[in-house]
Amino acid sequence: MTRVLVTGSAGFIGFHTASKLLQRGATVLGVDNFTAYYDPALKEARNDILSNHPNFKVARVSIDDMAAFGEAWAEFQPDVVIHLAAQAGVRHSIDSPESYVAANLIGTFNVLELARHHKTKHLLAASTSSVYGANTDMPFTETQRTATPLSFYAATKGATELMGHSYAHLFKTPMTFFRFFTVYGPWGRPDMALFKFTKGILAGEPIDIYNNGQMVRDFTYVDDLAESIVRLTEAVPGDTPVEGDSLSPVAPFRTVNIGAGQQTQLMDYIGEIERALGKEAIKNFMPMQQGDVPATEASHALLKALTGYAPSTPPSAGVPAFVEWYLEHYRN
Ligand SMILES: O=C(O)[C@H]1O[C@H](OP(=O)(O)OP(=O)(O)OC[C@H]2O[C@@H](n3ccc(=O)[nH]c3=O)[C@H](O)[C@@H]2O)[C@H](O)[C@@H](O)[C@H]1O
Repeated sequence: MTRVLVTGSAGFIGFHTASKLLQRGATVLGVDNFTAYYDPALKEARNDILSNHPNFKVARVSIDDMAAFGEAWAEFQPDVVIHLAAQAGVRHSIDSPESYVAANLIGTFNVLELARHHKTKHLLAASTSSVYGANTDMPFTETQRTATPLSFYAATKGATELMGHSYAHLFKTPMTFFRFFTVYGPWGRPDMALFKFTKGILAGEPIDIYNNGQMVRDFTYVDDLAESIVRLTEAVPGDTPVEGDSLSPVAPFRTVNIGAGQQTQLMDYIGEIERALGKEAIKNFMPMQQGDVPATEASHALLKALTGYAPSTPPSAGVPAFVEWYLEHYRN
């Protein structure tokens, strides 16, 4: 059975991905440093669930600590590595850029070095829709240029794609970089809109709505995302491109969008939260925030060509699922 190392296993996406891998019979080593960017208790709660599974173990190490990370990797001997540990968040990268250098640049460099030395069969890593930056030609396709990031977060993620390409070329490690589109759902991140809005509405506090609500996102339900990731582990980049492929001509390397391919207006998303909670939000309309992009929309044609699958859960189903989890998890 496949041995999969998942970095960021106590994070939102890492938790869902590791859970699905375990359900499918894989043996999983999670690597996480339980950083306090947001409440570590949420990470511990996710990790407790994973730890109930006999085929899961966690190494509490930081990926920017090469010695400790390298030891955990060497001991586990993974076939496949899914690298999800990162400093996320678009707006936080304006105030704390240095944490993005450590986690995203140095951390990913360590992943690449270890994959090189251990001859990993397939390395998959998280990038973001934010790399499309100032592009306005939607839906975004993987073959578009991504040279105009609008936040330092996006710049570091774009840099990891380039670093990955060079290692895939030099050392022939097959690599897939995912570009995630605003992922949401149960166990979500407290710094993201859905969590912040739900918490604010329940507390009767005003919620900050950026760009006066004139925002559009391709919201991707987390379970659809985890399904896409698990299926992509089998789509090892080789020599033969599929239609519309981003496969590099000189390396076993591709980028793949993971998005629902559906645009939702921010105000409609908020409407779904209000409906699920049965309570109206007090709305504090604000200007556009530095680093934000006004709109995203994924083409998921490549994902579908590679896996036969694409995300399809709409916010009208995904938002109530989050709210149900939130009310249960924080019911005291
Ligand atoms: O796919 C990505 O590239 C990114 O997705 C996510 O970023 P975003 O699309 O900004 O998600 P999210 O916070 O849910 O905000 C949704 C909307 O609500 C607006 N928003 C947000 C917060 C708030 O207080 N008010 C508000 O109006 C906000 O302006 C936006 O219009 C990940 O965090 C990031 O790691 C990255 O991967």
